[in-house]
Amino acid sequence: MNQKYLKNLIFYQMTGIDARITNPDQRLTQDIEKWAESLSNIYSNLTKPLLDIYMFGRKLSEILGLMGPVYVIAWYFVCGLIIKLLSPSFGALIAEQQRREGKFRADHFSIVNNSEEIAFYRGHDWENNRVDKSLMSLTKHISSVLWRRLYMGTIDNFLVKYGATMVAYGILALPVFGSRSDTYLQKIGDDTGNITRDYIKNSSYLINMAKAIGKLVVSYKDMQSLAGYTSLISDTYKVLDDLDVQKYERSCVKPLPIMRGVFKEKDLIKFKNVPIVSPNGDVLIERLNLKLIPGMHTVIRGPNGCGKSSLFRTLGELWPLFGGVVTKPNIKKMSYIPQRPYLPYGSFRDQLIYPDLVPTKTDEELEEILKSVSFDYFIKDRGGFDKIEDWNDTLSGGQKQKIALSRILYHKPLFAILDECTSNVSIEVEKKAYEKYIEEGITLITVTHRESLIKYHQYALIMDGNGNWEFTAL
Ligand SMILES: Nc1ncnc2c1ncn2[C@@H]1O[C@H](COP(=O)(O)OP(=O)(O)OP(=O)(O)O)[C@@H](O)[C@H]1O
Repeated sequence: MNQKYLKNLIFYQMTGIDARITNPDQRLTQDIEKWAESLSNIYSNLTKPLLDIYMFGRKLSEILGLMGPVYVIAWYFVCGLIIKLLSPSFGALIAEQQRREGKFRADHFSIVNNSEEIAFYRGHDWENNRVDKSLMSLTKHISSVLWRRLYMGTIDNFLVKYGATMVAYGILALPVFGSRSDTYLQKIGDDTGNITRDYIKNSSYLINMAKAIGKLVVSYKDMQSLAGYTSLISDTYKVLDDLDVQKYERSCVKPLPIMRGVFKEKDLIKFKNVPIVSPNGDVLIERLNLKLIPGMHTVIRGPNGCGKSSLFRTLGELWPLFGGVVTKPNIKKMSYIPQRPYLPYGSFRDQLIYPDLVPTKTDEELEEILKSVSFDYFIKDRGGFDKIEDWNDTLSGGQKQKIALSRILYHKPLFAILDECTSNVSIEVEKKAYEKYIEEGITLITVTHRESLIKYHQYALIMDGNGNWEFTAL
């Protein structure tokens, strides 16, 4: 399942485009663990009782005839039917419990992720209220499940223990009072000692067999738990398979158009009659026509929400392509730097070479790269390239952006898409980085509101926020 989730862009599309699963982390960790635990419980709760039923049933039938074990099994069959009729659907209840646990966990996860912002806003009361609501909803559900388990437990015990005892006494009396009593009494010679010995033997077999059948009957709870976890896992599998063939589900105001777009590979970027459509079905641009060959440094401008980043989401195949033809270089020849760069847990070197696993440049070369964004001093200050830290938590916004700017010089792509990624660095650093990019032959596509960046570009794509766009030379 991990492999399916991390295949291509499915991990992004699962929450970014599709809306069926909101907590994939819980589905891929806790739910699978519980499913496996539940499955192993079923195995141990089924195999031993089945063996016991067979063994003790055989022994019992030697003295009581076949009808002895058949009566016991028939009684438990009736019990099973009654329990099935009365029992609530524990499978669905378990699945719902998992969903609520996922929501509770996600709320805590969001506090960990945004603790600094929440602390500055003094948002603890608000967060407390939100977490409390999820906790209340979870505990309410769990207590209702426990109540149902309690009353079902009482019914189970009544039927499986007391009812079974009464049936058992009837069965134990069969040799002496049953239809074949004459044959039995003749065989053992009417000796009360023998009758008592058989009675004790039979009651011991019967108790063991009854226990085994009882365990089997009440294991319906385990079955239902397993069914609940299985339904969660199979839902997740279905969504993963759908996403793999680009089948998305989301409640949209307007129906999504059919995906008819085509991607082609070439060392340029070209949009031919391409609509830019959000996953909600909002058409941000009806038809975009644009051709950028290497060397055409282009700035993209427009009001907030006009679709600047969405253009790159479509170009990067994160969002579905609903029409037209997009021509672009191989993904390895393109780099995208967002406003808030991603810094994975790892060494300082890992931050610079991400997503490469092994560096293709020496530490000296990496230091040279850092010089281009005035960040080389940092390596000595913070313990060298091998220092492992949670850089996301310990670096300032500007320092994170300097790492992202350095990454471009490490990867040296044909096209670099810079999405407001210099907003926290000084104009001097921005100048050094941009001049170096141009010197290295990297074609820049920049989204910015900063006037200071315009001079590095020769073309502009301007969007007005109403679906209109214009591509001009500067
Ligand atoms: N995952 C998403 N699902 C649905 N709609 C989205 C999603 N992401 C963005 N949008 C919508 O698409 C529109 C364009 O968003 P986009 O991020 O491209 O704006 P932008 O031009 O980059 O804005 P800004 O300058 O503020 O960064 C917005 O109306 C936004 O609400």
